[in-house]
Amino acid sequence: MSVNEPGATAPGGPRKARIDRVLFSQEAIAGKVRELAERIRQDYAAVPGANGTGGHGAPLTVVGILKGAFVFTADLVRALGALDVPLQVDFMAVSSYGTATQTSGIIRILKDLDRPIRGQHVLLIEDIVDTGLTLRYLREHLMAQDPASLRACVLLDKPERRLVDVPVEYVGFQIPDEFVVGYGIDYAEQFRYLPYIACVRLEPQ
Ligand SMILES: O=P(O)(O)OC[C@H]1O[C@H](OP(=O)(O)OP(=O)(O)O)[C@H](O)[C@@H]1O
Ligand code: HPA
Repeated sequence: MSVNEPGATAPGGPRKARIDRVLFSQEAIAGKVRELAERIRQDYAAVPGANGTGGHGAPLTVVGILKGAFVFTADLVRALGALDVPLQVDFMAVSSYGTATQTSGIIRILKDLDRPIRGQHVLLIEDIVDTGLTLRYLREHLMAQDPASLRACVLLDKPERRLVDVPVEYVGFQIPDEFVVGYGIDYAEQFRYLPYIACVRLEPQ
């Protein structure tokens, strides 16, 4: 697969799509979010200042990546809060897929961070790592701002499609090479509102 192969967008607009099958139910996602939050709590408990015990180090800053990770970020920060992990939240918005199912390979920053992250422990929250191009770009962009540490937490990992090697410290689920939607994730801006994660089937053009 190349990044520039034709996407699924017809000249007249995106193809019609319908839900094919549910991959992860609302309950399965909620369980995974709690599991990830517990792992993150344990790991950051060892990090001075990021553990809420009055250490003198830097606080934890969660950076949610819009739009796809808006639901996951909202759920994960509340799960961390329930475990008494103090944190701040910021967002970036980036886009590379447009209305296609293949990445354009060009990552555009639509919104950057509101506050500097220099010296902070940063946890980047993404919905999905597919080719890895977006996450690699984001890691480089954030590391250039000199945080105390940077880790990534990604709900879905599609390893078969990876084009670049990029570290992901926390992965929710590994998924097969299928286009997925729901729980914040879209196809051509549709289906973000679904409480579950599903595969879509595109109608023939
Ligand atoms: O690993 P990659 O192949 O780079 O794909 C992953 C990226 O693709 C999606 O973003 P998209 O460009 O669709 O924007 P969105 O989050 O606003 O839906 C998703 O939210 C990730 O950011
Ligand atoms: O499977 C996907 N669904 C929606 N957006 C995506 N961006 C990369 N992979 C996907």
